[in-house]
Amino acid sequence: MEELPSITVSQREQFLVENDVFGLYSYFDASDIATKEFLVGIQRDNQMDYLMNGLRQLGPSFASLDANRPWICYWILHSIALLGESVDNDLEKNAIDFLGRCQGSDGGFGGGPGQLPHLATSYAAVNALVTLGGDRALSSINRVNMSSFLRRMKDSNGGFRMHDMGEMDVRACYTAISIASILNIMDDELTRGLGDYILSCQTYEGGIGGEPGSEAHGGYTYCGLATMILINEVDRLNLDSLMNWVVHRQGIEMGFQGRTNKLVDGCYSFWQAAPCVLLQRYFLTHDLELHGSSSHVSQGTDEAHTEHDHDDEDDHEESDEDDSDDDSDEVSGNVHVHHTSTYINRRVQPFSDSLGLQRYVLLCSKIHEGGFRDKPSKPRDFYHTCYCLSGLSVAQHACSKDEDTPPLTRDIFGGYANHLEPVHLLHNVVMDQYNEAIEFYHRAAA
Ligand SMILES: CC(C)=CCC/C(C)=C/CC/C(C)=C/COP(=O)(O)OP(=O)(O)O
Ligand SMILES: [Zn+2]
Repeated sequence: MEELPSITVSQREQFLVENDVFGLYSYFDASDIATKEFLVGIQRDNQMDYLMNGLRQLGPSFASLDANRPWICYWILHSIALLGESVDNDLEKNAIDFLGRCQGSDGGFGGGPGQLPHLATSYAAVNALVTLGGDRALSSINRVNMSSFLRRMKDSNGGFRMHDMGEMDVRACYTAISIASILNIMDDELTRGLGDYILSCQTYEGGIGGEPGSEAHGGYTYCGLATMILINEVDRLNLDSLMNWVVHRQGIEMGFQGRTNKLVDGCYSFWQAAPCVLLQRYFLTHDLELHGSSSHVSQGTDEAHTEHDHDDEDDHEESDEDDSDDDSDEVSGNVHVHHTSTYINRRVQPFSDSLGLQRYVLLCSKIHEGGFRDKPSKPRDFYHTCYCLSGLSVAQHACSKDEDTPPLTRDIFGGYANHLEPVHLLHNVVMDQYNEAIEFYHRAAA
């Protein structure tokens, strides 16, 4: 009898995931239009119920996240903001009061009241307060103390430690610099030697690892790239190999994996897609050629255009010449009028398959009852809900030259009813809240 080839544990896991994913895609493809509409819809009401319940009350199973409470606030509040919603006054006040109790008297935020200040929870608290917006939330951050906390976390080799005597890695560098940038407390002392440290974490594969010598990983690649852009040293990285590495992390499932030969996971829809779009926009603004392509900008015309519909989802190669002017959204029944003249020449060819990514998030990560998950066999959680929605927003806006250019209906899998707020790619807060914070902390420093 012929011997069956044996497969490794990793191959078996990959096979099972592909089976789940392609099972869902086949089911979708064979469904009638009403079922398809349901399957691709975000189900905003269910998402809001899931998120609001989490903000009000968490069960005992969340005890293990006791040192991550500002993260839970950020994951939920940011998800709500992405959906274009906000919380009522009572919840807002409770969240600000709670985060205030996490703020240490010497600066920074801990994982809960009385806990040691930590860069990751400081980043989460700052982003949560920026997302809430308004003077009360924004003024609750003690910028002077935060500035001295960041200085205490700075190491003489250029990097940052996560907390007093804690580990040094690219996450710590990113969270410190993201906070310093948004609060307008950046200076030479914080950036000294930092570019050298991040550079030492770019690996032979092209991606960035957590610390020198570690394997390239999507989470750290996002952190490292965003840090280098924020400190104006991005051109020191090998951007061609970084780009090459990150685009190849999108697999046949259409979602991204975090590192070579690992499984697809919905959260990398943000960690890997954001670098793709950041690099795409960097190459565009610096007029650089990549892999033989001379231009990534759409050369649209201002003529009357034909309507695009749901079928465009599979039409990735379609010319940009016929971008719709009056896109009607067949799935939702809503009509959204785009004014083509406002974004002539403002569309780009995304480096990754942005519609395929949205397809993975909506058909494989979304839970119809609310929440998002890593992959079909996993349960939902707030972390994956935040980063699947963030990734969905990034993918929806991937064809836009900048955050202010609205996507066309054909750029949004499921149509405009699924449209999410655009995020600032370097901080992952929604653009309106980012703009408000930048103005507020500009005035505060004056
Ligand atoms: C702003 C901030 C704090 C960013 C954090 C970035 C981030 C997500 C880092 C990932 C950390 C890591 C090594 C995960 C691997 O987990 P795994 O081995 O379970 O997953 P994998 O198989 O997908 O690699
Ligand atoms: Zn994940």
